[in-house]
Amino acid sequence: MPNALPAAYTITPPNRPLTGRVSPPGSKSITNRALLLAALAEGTSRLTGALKSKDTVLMARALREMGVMVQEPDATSFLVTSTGRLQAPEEALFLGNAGTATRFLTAAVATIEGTVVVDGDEDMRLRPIKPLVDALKSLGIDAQSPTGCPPVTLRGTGRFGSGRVEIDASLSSQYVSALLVAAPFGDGPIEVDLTGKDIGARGYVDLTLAAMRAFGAEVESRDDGSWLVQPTGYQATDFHIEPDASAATYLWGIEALTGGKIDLGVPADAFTQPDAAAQAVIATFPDMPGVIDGSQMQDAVPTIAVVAAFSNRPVRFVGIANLRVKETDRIRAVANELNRIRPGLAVEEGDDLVVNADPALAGQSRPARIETYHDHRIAMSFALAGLLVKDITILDPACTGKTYPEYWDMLANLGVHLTPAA
Ligand SMILES: O=C(O)C1=C[C@@H](OP(=O)(O)O)[C@@H](O)[C@H](O)C1
Ligand SMILES: C=C(OP(=O)(O)O)C(=O)O
Repeated sequence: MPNALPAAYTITPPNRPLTGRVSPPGSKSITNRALLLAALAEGTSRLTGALKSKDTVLMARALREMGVMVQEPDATSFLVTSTGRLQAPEEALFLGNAGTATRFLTAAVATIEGTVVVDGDEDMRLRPIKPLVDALKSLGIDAQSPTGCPPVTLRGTGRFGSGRVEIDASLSSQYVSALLVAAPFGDGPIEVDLTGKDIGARGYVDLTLAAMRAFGAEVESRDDGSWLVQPTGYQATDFHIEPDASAATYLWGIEALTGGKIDLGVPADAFTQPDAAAQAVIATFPDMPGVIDGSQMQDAVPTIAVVAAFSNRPVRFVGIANLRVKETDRIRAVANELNRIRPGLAVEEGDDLVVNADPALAGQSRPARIETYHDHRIAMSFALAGLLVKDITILDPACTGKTYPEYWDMLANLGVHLTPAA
């Protein structure tokens, strides 16, 4: 992990195509699935290609607090040894603003006999979890979240229930993934059904199914919104984690905006994560489509929106309502910060975001101190604007540590000059 970062970085546009080789870090989504699945499997699992960042460190720490041995033989591996059951931790689990860790553990700790409190930081305490808590209750589990957001208190009997459970996943697909991961601990088969067909990025549920099967689960997709999970528990295994597709979006953005070429060591079509779909969209720059549906590549929307600010025509982002319940309200944050660069550059229309592209911005000086709202993706995507516009300052650059601690080193290694600022 890098040393302490300054309060802000001012970016000097490189005025040339950026080229080089950059290996994105391991996938956050897959690392946090694999860590938990390994903790729920009896024996030792070796996870390679893993991400070591704030979100995965928080997951690993929580698992250790529940009696799992998590060793770190090198910078990208975890060795996880478990009895296959989690033990009640002595204190509340603190999961920062890691949505994956918070949602996945809320269901997983329901398999413990004893009381567990799942909590996060002030931002996580604003992110809804009620649909998941309601689903757990319907399985007979004593789960309480007075605010509908963390903290959640679970008083488990060691049994996870069985039968059919309905879940409303319109705010987050993570609720479905959380139920599916815990379901092999059912007293019998568990059927997870969506209450509507509405779900954010379905591709994340597919990631969950693939990881569960790798750890020996038997899970069948029945139609668009129904899954049947057998009560098999999990088996330890060795598991390789692919690079992070959301991290890759910044590299694709750098290529598009500077006309450069970055070798990621992996082609876009080799990723199994939903955000890989952003590559084809970013590659249309500077003639981007007038309407972009962000519903199946949500974490890539801030990246694409910043790229779109330099495109030849306005771009409307649709299908992004649940960006309002991410690390921050990303629709508002992206609009605010684009408007800080040039008033009128973006507008919120209901839950759509319209980016009024202005290719003439490239090369201008537009002194702007970009607020990042504790949100790694706002910091990383607005750094791209600083590659073309002079005098862009990104506040709290350390917030990229949530998923990409080496982000600023990566930019510096590509030759981008970053000046520490107050
Ligand atoms: O399952 C996952 O790994 C994730 C699902 C998505 O969240 P939602 O399902 O809450 O939209 C995504 O935004 C998040 O970064 C990771
Ligand atoms: C939404 C995100 O994270 P999470 O929900 O896992 O906190 C993200 O990484 O963009």
